Amino acid sequence: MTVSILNIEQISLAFGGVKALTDVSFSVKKGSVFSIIGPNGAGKTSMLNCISGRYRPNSGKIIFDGKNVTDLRPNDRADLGMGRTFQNLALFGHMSVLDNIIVGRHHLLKNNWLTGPLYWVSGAQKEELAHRRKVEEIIDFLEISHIRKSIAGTLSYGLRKRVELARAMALNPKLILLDEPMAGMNLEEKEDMARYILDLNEEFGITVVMIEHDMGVVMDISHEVMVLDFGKKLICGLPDEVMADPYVKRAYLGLEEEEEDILQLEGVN
Ligand SMILES: Nc1ncnc2c1ncn2[C@@H]1O[C@H](COP(=O)(O)OP(=O)(O)OP(=O)(O)O)[C@@H](O)[C@H]1O
Repeated sequence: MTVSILNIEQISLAFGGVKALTDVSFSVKKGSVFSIIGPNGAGKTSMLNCISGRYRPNSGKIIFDGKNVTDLRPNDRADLGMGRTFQNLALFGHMSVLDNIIVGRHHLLKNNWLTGPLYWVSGAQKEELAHRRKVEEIIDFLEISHIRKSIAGTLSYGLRKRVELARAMALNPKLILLDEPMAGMNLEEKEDMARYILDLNEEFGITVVMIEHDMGVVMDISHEVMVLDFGKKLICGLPDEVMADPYVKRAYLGLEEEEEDILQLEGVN
């Protein structure tokens, strides 16, 4: 039996009169890559924000790893193993790549400015070493060793996105929420990012919930895909099933128009 790591139960969210989400339910299997697609304004980011705790839904429940997290703050959800990246980059531009990743581990540190001095003599050095090792593992995994000392704000967009992923991974998440991880990337950067997402899923066992507009990537790397439309769940299933849906074909692939064009051309000939 496959276990769900995330259960979304009848989530609704409105901003004033705008219904961003209406009665959306789905579940995400542990260890899977789950993508959310849909046109602009369909409610994808709102859904991700409800999951991460940034938005509080008007109704519905969010169960993460068996716990009801609906009323928990984002930090508490992070403590339970929920990591995320943002649609717009949210790195500290003036800090080095290494420091940006270390910030991601901050919530895992036992010693802080208050307990730090006392703790230092005993366990802190060991803890520090363990953290450094984990950070190095992530740096190696994402192949960003050559830029570890670079100031994040000076890097190319593709590399900054990769550093953001590194920071989210530093949290040791069970689940990672990725908001358009390939937006603004060229083909090569997209291919790299797709490989990293697959590898972090397969090698680290991290479950991925991702919003992405690039249908090629979505269909290539997702185990399941959900389509949102005007804040409602339209369809959720295996990539092939979703691809076969007439709405998806029309909205994303333009297949029917293409077929019509071919028919018209044949008519002309
Ligand atoms: N903070 C907010 N305040 C007011 N309205 C919002 C807010 N966030 C989202 N909305 C509205 O909720 C609806 C869903 O928006 P959302 O950003 O979730 O869609 P989306 O599918 O992520 O779109 P996109 O692909 O353009 O990012 C839209 O009508 C949007 O204008």
